[in-house]
Amino acid sequence: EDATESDKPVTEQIVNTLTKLSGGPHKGYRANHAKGIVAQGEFVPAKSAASLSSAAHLQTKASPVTVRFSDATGLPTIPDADGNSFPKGIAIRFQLADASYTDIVSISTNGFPAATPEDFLGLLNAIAASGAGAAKPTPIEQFLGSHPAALSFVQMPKPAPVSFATEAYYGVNAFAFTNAQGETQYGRYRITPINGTEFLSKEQSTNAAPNYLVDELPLRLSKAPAKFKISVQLAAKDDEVNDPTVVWPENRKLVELGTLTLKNIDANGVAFEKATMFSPLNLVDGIAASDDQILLARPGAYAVSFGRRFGQ
Ligand code: HEM
Repeated sequence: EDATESDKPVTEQIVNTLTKLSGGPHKGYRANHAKGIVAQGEFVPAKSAASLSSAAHLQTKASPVTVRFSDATGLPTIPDADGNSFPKGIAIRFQLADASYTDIVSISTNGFPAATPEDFLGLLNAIAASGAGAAKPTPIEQFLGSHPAALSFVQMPKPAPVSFATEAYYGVNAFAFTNAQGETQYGRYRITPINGTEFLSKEQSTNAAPNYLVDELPLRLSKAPAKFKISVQLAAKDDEVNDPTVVWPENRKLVELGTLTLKNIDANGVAFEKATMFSPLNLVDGIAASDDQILLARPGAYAVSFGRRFGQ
């Protein structure tokens, strides 16, 4: 690490620490969520969707979708049941009629460990400084002791799903949804399997094969489509919309946006995922970013990772 590391943009420092934590660089792979699998299908909007947003894919027509499921960390060979492979990720790209697209990029935890990119970097650097031989209390013990949101994220149960298709995913960052009448409401995405979530027992996850999730999805889709409901959890009047560490109460209203149906694995998925940068800020009219600093920092970090994987 050179002396000027701390002068670099915080997003680039995060990518560098993610790379270091995964023993990288792993050429051609993402700096985070490196291991993944790509499927294809369609999204059919629900009647209730247009009441929330005028976005093109939320009106009446179905949209083709490409979905990438992933394990956390920059390690492309991480075992699918490894504790560090959580949260799982889902990145959804909706193809729109005018050849443009919009993305949803979500994780399997309802909440994030940091409210700012600086705090997220602090967490990652504390982990990196807490390897074997670190003096007690270690930097990560100290960080968690002074950052309750990071501690509760670390302590959140993260059971191993039976399938990427039996996991529930959360948008975590809020967006502003505006309908045709010009009414705006803040909300957070939820992507939930229509047949319910399903997790391995502790014993099953201990014995799970390293690639059990990426091996399971093709088998599952060869038998039947996998369906998810996409909805938005609406913020109540005083809910914090710009802080992804603040989980909203479960009694908040959910608006159903529609049904995501995955039909097959993308035969060109390996080339596609390398050449594609999903971004939570690939938006369309009717959906806008909140002022959440984590949300606003994400595309910058993703672009650094994408540039190293593909462009350079
Ligand atoms: C400041 C906060 C964050 C940073 C710096 C960050 C960093 C990264 C980076 C560098 C990548 C690789 C992107 C690429 O190479 O294409 C990535 C991927 C990803 N991130 Fe984040 N992330 C952050 C927050 C989040 C949050 C809040 C979520 C979900 C709510 C999330 C979900 C994902 C997912 C699902 C992927 C994989 C996307 C794909 O399949 O292409 N990240 N992240």
